[in-house]
Amino acid sequence: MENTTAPEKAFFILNPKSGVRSSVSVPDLISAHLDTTRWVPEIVLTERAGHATELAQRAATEGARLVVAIGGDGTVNEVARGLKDTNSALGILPKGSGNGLARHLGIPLNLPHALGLLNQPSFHRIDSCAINGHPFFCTAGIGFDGLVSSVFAQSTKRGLSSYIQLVVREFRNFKAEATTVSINGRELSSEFFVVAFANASQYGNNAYIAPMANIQDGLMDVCLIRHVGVAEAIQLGYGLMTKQIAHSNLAEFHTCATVSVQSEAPQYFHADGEYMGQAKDFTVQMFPKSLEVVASL
Ligand SMILES: Nc1ncnc2c1ncn2[C@@H]1O[C@H](COP(=O)(O)OP(=O)(O)OP(=O)(O)O)[C@@H](O)[C@H]1O
Repeated sequence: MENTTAPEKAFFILNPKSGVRSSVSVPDLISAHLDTTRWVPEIVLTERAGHATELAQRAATEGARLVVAIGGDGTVNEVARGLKDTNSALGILPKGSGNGLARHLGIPLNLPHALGLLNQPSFHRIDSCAINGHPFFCTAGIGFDGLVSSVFAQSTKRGLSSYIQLVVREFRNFKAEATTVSINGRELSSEFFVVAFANASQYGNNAYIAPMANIQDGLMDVCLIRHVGVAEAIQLGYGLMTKQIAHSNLAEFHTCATVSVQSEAPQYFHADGEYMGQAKDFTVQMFPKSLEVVASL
């Protein structure tokens, strides 16, 4: 169907370092598949970590209706940070290995199809969250998944198989810390293997940490996983990949708008899979409907 209104500005932010499909020329795909009667594209490449946030903020200030992140969840997070609480909508051309937010939002992983979604956009407002002030749009976590994010950040290898190898290796060395989670007026204490905060339902790669999570309900799903041995880890992996984690006795779920966590020792933590550092005290907050996206929800 041909567009009858004047074309609007669409700003594309491409992380040239992201993804395992580097042979694909995204600018060529945009030329071939973007409807230029709907969008006037401008493509900019990131030059360093953090640059995508600056570019997105500038595009929003200049009034771009659409700002498209081209990369993995790290790039999506950086662009989304710059668009939070603005009138510019986030689009995604998924090019990472996990693509958690893109998958949750029903954005095709096939890039021509993802461009097709932008040609006939459906706009939605979604929630976002922040852990110790670091915004996230998909998931954040403390404990084993924080450790994995820190080790993955130092690794040059990418892709699912490298990730699985790393998870297995680190599992053997992981030591859970005594932690108290204060949620909905209750205090829950344990040596948690993982405390995960889910705005969206999955980490990426269709690994569902909170299958019931609704990205528009103003609540985050908190998933608490207590002590895990080898047998439980295998069960947990199966539960993540089959959306069955909520039916196992390994995970406990709570929904809330804010949660705080105190740990006896510093713990690694991540936001959208990106390693954020270590801390003993955590506050996780929800910002309802704070980001507009093009999605198929
Ligand atoms: N020009 C650049 N040079 C180096 N790093 C960059 C550049 N642009 C962005 N980055 C950083 O690259 C990191 C990884 O990006 P991203 O997550 O999108 O890709 P990925 O790691 O390949 O994908 P996935 O997380 O799905 O495996 C981000 O943390 C971002 O800050």
